Amino acid sequence: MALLEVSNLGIAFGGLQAVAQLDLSIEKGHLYGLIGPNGAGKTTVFNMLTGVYKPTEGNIILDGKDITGQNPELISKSGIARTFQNIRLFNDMTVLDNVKVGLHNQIRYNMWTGILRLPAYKEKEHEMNREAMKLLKIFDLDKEADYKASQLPYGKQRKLEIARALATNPKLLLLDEPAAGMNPNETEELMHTIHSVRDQFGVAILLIEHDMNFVMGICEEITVLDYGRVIARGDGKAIRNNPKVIAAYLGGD
Ligand SMILES: Nc1ncnc2c1ncn2[C@@H]1O[C@H](COP(=O)(O)OP(=O)(O)OP(=O)(O)O)[C@@H](O)[C@H]1O
Repeated sequence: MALLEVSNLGIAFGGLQAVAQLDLSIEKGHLYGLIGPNGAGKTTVFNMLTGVYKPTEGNIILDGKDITGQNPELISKSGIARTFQNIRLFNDMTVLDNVKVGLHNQIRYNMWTGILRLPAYKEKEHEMNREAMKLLKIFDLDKEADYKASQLPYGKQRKLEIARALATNPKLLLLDEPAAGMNPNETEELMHTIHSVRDQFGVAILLIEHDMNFVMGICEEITVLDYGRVIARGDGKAIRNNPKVIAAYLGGD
């Protein structure tokens, strides 16, 4: 069985069927793209996978467990993490602390250990600092660990968001337009980073992206949505030449 099995997933907002009959199968450690014209339903799919929206039909099975309609906290604990179209960092916190927020979901200690600052608490803090620094190094953010998140340039803020999502140790990472607003150098670098994240962590990645070179260059399988329905699926080459996809983009933009 695949890591994520989505079947017949759909949601309606009043009279608008935003997503319908979506099937999606995601294997461990693979890289997938979800594309489509504006308003096709891509972010709505992410919102259903992460529990922000409750689907009105269909099922989401993660690692053999039915997580359909569960709340975002439970789904995060089950192993799905995400980043957002508009960066959502704790701007006044340091780069290091932003990543530690993700790790806190992982590492637990008894309340009294924390209040009394017992040795076990200090040891956990050290462990978290080490783990967070390891993650920051992968994203080449270790030198900025003490900066406030808001002091980072845009491209680095995007990378920090990915680092924080990874800190929750997900099985599946959802990236909503990771290359948005990046210059070509930053985009190129991000492609390498995403590849190495997949290789080092063995995490499956599903990303939404409007930059076609990025999607075609990085994703092993791409699903194309239009008006909430799948109109094509395949590798970059098949998608690029698919007449339905070309028509959807020409009609939509
Ligand atoms: N909470 C909501 N209430 C009502 N309609 C919604 C809601 N969320 C999304 N929609 C509608 O669902 C459709 C799909 O929106 P969605 O944001 O998922 O598209 P998208 O493919 O991510 O678009 P974009 O590329 O512009 O981000 C749109 O028509 C949108 O207006």
